[in-house]
Amino acid sequence: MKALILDMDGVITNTAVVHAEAWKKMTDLFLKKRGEKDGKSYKPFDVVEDYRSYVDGMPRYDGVRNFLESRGITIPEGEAADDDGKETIIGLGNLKNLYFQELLKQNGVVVFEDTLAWVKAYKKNGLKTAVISSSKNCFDIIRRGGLEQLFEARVDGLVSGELKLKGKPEPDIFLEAAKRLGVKPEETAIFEDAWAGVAAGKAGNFALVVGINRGNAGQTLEENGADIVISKFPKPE
Ligand SMILES: O=P(O)(O)OC[C@H]1O[C@@H](O)[C@H](O)[C@@H](O)[C@@H]1O
Repeated sequence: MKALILDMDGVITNTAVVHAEAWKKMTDLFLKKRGEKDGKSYKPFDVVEDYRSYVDGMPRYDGVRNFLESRGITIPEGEAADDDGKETIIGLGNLKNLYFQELLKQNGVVVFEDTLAWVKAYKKNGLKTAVISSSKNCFDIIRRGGLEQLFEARVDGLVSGELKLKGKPEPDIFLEAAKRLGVKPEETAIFEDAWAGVAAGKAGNFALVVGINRGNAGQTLEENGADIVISKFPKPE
């Protein structure tokens, strides 16, 4: 193995739960309004099940589209300039981002110590390291967590947008990170906590796809292509 590529939210930082809270705030508000209009009651966002199934690891607007589809709701795509909360895919995604950034400011960034110790140890042993994330807030989180020096390459939501990379479960983001590190997928291990992420790693033919199960997603990760599933990184020898 020559390189390690790690997803950020939920693998390196405890920010998946912050995303989940922001998703819930945005979607519950929307579903309530929409329910009043449609004369029915939509099932609120479940921070475990809905987060994991429809938004975890995916680009922002894919998440909005997927979740609304789960409730049988179709709305227009909208424009990049749509106000936070305009009832379009982009407008709702922008509102979720506003909530996410507020929560991030309030909560700060918690770095998983097990991940940090493990990556540091393997970096010392000569392995190359990259961070990937579908999130456009990736660099802000890396900076708040004081992790700028830990990774030689970063491919995040902003880079993905510029390069028009397809979102997970397509393998593009991992392949771009491997390219930037100058390694082949066959000599690279990837670490992911989302079903879409392990599926992307499998589709990219990476040497090892490690599922990180910080909750109870072990089975889903295995079913989607994780070679092994761990609940935390082992203490380095
Ligand atoms: O909206 P952002 O910050 O660009 O993030 C996009 C997605 O990034 C992923 O890492 C998260 O798991 C999702 O919850 C999030 O929606």
